[in-house]
Amino acid sequence: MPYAIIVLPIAQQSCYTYEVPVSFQKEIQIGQQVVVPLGRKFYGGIVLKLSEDKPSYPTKSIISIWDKKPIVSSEQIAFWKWMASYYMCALGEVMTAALPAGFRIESEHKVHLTKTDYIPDSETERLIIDALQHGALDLKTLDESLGGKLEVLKALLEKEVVQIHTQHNQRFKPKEVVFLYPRENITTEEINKLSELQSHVLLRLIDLSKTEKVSKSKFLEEEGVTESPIKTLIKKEFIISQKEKVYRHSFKYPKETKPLYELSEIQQQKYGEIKKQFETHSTVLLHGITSSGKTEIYTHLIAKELEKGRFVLFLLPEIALTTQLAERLAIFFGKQLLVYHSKYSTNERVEVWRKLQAKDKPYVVIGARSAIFLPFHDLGLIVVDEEHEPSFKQQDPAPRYHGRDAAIYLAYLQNSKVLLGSATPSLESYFNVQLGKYGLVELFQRYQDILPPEIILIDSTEASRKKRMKGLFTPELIKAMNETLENGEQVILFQNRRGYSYFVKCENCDTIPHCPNCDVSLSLHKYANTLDCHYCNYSISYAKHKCGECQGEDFSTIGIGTEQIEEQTTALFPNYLSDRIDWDTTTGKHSYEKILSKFKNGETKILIGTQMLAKGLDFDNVGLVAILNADLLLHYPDFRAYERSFQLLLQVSGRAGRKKKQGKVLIQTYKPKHPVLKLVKESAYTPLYNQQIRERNAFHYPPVYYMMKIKLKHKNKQKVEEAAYLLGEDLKNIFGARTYGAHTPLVSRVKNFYLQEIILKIERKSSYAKAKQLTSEAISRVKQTKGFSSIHIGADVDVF
Ligand SMILES: Nc1ncnc2c1ncn2[C@@H]1O[C@H](COP(=O)(O)OP(=O)(O)OP(=O)(O)O)[C@@H](O)[C@H]1O
Ligand SMILES: [Zn+2]
Repeated sequence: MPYAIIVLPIAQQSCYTYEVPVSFQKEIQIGQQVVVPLGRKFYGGIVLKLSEDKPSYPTKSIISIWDKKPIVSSEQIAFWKWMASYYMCALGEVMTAALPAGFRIESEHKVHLTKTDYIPDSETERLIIDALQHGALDLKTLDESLGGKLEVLKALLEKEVVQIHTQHNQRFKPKEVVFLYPRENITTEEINKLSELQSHVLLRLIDLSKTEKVSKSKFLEEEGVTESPIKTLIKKEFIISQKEKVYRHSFKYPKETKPLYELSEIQQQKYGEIKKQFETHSTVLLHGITSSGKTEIYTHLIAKELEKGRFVLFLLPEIALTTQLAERLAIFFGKQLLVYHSKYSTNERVEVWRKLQAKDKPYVVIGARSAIFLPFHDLGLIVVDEEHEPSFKQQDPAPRYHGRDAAIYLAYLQNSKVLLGSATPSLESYFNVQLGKYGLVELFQRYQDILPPEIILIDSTEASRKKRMKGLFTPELIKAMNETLENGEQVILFQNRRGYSYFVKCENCDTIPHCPNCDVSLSLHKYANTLDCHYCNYSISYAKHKCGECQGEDFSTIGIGTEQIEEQTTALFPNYLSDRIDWDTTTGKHSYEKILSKFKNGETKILIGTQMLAKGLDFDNVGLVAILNADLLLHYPDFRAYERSFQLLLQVSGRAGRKKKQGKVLIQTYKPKHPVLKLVKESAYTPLYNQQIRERNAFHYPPVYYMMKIKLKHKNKQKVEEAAYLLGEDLKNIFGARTYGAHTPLVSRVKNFYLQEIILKIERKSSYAKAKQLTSEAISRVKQTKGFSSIHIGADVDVF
């Protein structure tokens, strides 16, 4: 097979054919990473296919085979291909998302001086040669210091005064540790001849080595030993020192493991039902109310698979959640548990990847959505916890995949089962249950029969009219908080807006400061004293800000965000420590964990936060949960707003009263008669489902219809509007009234790109694949139209 089809990590055309030189023909395999030239660059690509057929166009050769063993299996390649086709993106984009960056190969071009007796022709030549006298230089650095005068370098290359050597490096760097081993068969006589210090050190090492591998640095530190006795002992051949490659793990494993909790009777029964459902369905939905013990049921299913020698993948919607769960599960599974997500260093991610490839023992991997790309083989079970969470869907860049849905396809390829779990299932999953595609198991009882929290709706209208509100707090809420806190219990306050206010307004002329790059107003962050854009990184000082229209310096704040709630809380409850968890307080690597553990151990009494609070967090002592303004959720302009509000409100409520006794939930609203709030109060999932499905059916929305969005963006407003119009008309010719738009989205400009979108709603009975293919062809036609090739056009399949 003298030709190889190779995928490269680039977004445009991503598959290319290369010639395989004779010297590589025996070695080359599908799934290997190889280095190939493209244009003036080099890339690490993955071999997809080997072939005898000579292409009709001239081909270049593979430069080297980077990894002796394939790094990607043929099953993974099949999965990548499915993803590219289902989510309408390039295979190269899937490759970029799938492979940890540590595998990436980067090339470095070094300029060497080869002729030392050359007399420079010009000042620039002299400068270059002088610089190279001290050793080779990176081409990029040289280029920059020359200020783009590369033609001089070219001339030197032609005169063979200099040469360029290209070197390829992989980002992954193995971690190496020096271990100390005592030589075997050391006699007492020998030890007696050593100095006191030496014999002490040696005996200590012999002792420690009985139970563990002893790393030199740890030994020095923990035993308070200096280098010198060790050096001598090595020289005298009592100690062998050896450098070894080790795995890094920043996750702290517990010292010992414990047996699983025994399931309660009802949990045991549901466990049995899940197994039974798996006999006839590959995907089962566990609809279990908050704190019913879903996690404990998962652990039993996981343990069973590991016993059988099969792997398990446990997916969570958010990176922040993985640590809490990993700590919980590591108690049972110890080092059989691995954690994988994009906040891990690229080195660590490569190591998890390699551990799975080693196939030495089965693992359970806990991860955020990108964990579906790991090299699994013999996967027995995938658990998708909090399956309703929108953050399972990747928004940007492509592939815009849904972690849950992709996991279901992965399970199909791996012949494994999928368990979806939620207290508030997505309409999508419940719809699939109704269609008979998924099995269903219901668990409507909290562990230890603790009653689900009592939900009380508080009408803020009255208090507001009578001016009895303190900030966002009604008198009822203040009273309930005092009672709870005096009782020694904790409080959670939920407000789905971060920052201090939604925006600020000039007192003088009512002008609202906007982001210069995006079509949104700036939010005030009082702690940092800045006005920030939540769409790009734009941030300006608030103290110095003057109104762009009238130069006024006084601003009033509109709307209340979590920062301001924190300020109000401290003023109202000065004796109780409060903390805040939102996007702004959790940017540091471990800040999320710190805030949570301070709340878990009772140091903090009041926790204020955004929807970050809503996800599967398990606290023991929360007596009260309050939603400060439910209307904010209900009025969100999205067809899923009611479904999302219902889910979010019940999930946040679910943090109350998990362990000791029934908890309490107060929902503040100006519309206490809102039908969704009534359903939340009764935890009435099925009526919500039925009502929503009727609406989705009437207005052709998912899950009753398929829906995708075509997004266009360009720096030139007129150009993107013209292209969107053209594409919209083309799609209308194909899909008729199923096409909506082109139109300008609510936020019409982000990071200086003007946006346009077109929506397609397709009946379930027609072929989604065919619709996508026709759409792709229409997109290509627009891209090929004169002047439109630079417009970014991307598809968002199954908009979420
Ligand atoms: N069989 C059991 N033995 C001991 N503890 C249990 C058992 N079942 C549940 N628990 C405990 O009860 C609490 C709630 O259970 P868990 O977190 O599994 O609920 P959940 O259904 O996953 O809730 P959520 O949907 O809110 O995430 C946890 O602290 C859990 O350890
Ligand atoms: Zn911006």
